[in-house]
Amino acid sequence: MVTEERARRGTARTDGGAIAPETEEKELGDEMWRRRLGALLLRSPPASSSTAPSSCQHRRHHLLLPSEEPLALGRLARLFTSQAGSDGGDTLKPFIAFVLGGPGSGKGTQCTKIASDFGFAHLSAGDLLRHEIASGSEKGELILDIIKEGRIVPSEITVELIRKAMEMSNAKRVLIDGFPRCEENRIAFERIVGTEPDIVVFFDCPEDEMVKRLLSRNQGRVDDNIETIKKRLKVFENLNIPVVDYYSSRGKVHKIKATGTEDEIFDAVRRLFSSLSRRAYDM
Ligand SMILES: Nc1ncnc2c1ncn2[C@@H]1O[C@H](COP(=O)(O)OP(=O)(O)OP(=O)(O)O)[C@@H](O)[C@H]1O
Ligand SMILES: Nc1ccn([C@@H]2O[C@H](COP(=O)(O)O)[C@@H](O)[C@H]2O)c(=O)n1
Ligand SMILES: [Mg+2]
Repeated sequence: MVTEERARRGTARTDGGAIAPETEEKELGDEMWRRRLGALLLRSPPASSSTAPSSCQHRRHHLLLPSEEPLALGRLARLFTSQAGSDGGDTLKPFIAFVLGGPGSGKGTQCTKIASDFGFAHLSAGDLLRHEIASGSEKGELILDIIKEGRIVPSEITVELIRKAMEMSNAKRVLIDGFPRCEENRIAFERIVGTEPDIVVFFDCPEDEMVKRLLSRNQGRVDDNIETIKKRLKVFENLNIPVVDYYSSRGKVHKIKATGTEDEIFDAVRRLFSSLSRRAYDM
């Protein structure tokens, strides 16, 4: 998949191929988004991912797209403007889990397993940004420059990509991987999407382990080099940890020790997702 490969590498598309320029995309609207996201993210989960060895090279992003029918506009509007109470009064709001952790802590690896075993859509903010780069849009050029520097993309851009992906997935349970990265991200999500996460999963991993993993990830990402990694770690400490603290103070954070094998970590993840309230699974 040429587009997927470019998205992973964070390189801009130059061949004017299957993905239309941004202006045309706007005209094509929701249907184009459904197809773009489907191509990028819709993958069948592996038959038994909890035991299969997990490799980033073969990671599959599992986005639940239940039908090819265009979504009714009224339903979309209600889905993202209504707040569900803890009594589950509004069954339309998806159950949202933000998945946080430092660079290389294993967010993507574990999200793939959760998506497969617990029926969550997996939306990775980083992957959505890399896909925008691969589309060749003007916005993509800006995003590429920022990612190379390990800085944070303006929240309006990222939240809009996430909002559209959520709409198109129409999923009842959503993992939002690598978001929010800073307070501005968090506030923009609440304002634009109009809701808060139900839970926040935080993968706690020592820096030296994260650096080791990133330097051997070998996916050709433009930010997997020691200079950018150092910057990303600083951004994580200075901007992302305050978001974790904010959600901790609201009792939403579930901290998971992110050392050990992928399967050992997933044992703890599995316990958490098995214990979620019925609201997560009854929708
Ligand atoms: N428990 C683990 N032990 C060793 N390597 C791991 C473990 N979990 C994941 N990895 C590997 O570490 C690398 C980083 O993992 P992953 O991409 O899931 O992290 P991430 O948190 O999504 O990183 P980023 O924020 O950069 O996207 C990958 O190559 C992955 O295969
Ligand atoms: N909310 C976000 C998420 C990501 N970015 C940028 O993308 C880079 C890669 O993200 P990963 O989650 O795939 O590691 C990250 O370093 C940021 O530059 C962002 O700006 N905002
Ligand atoms: Mg990741």
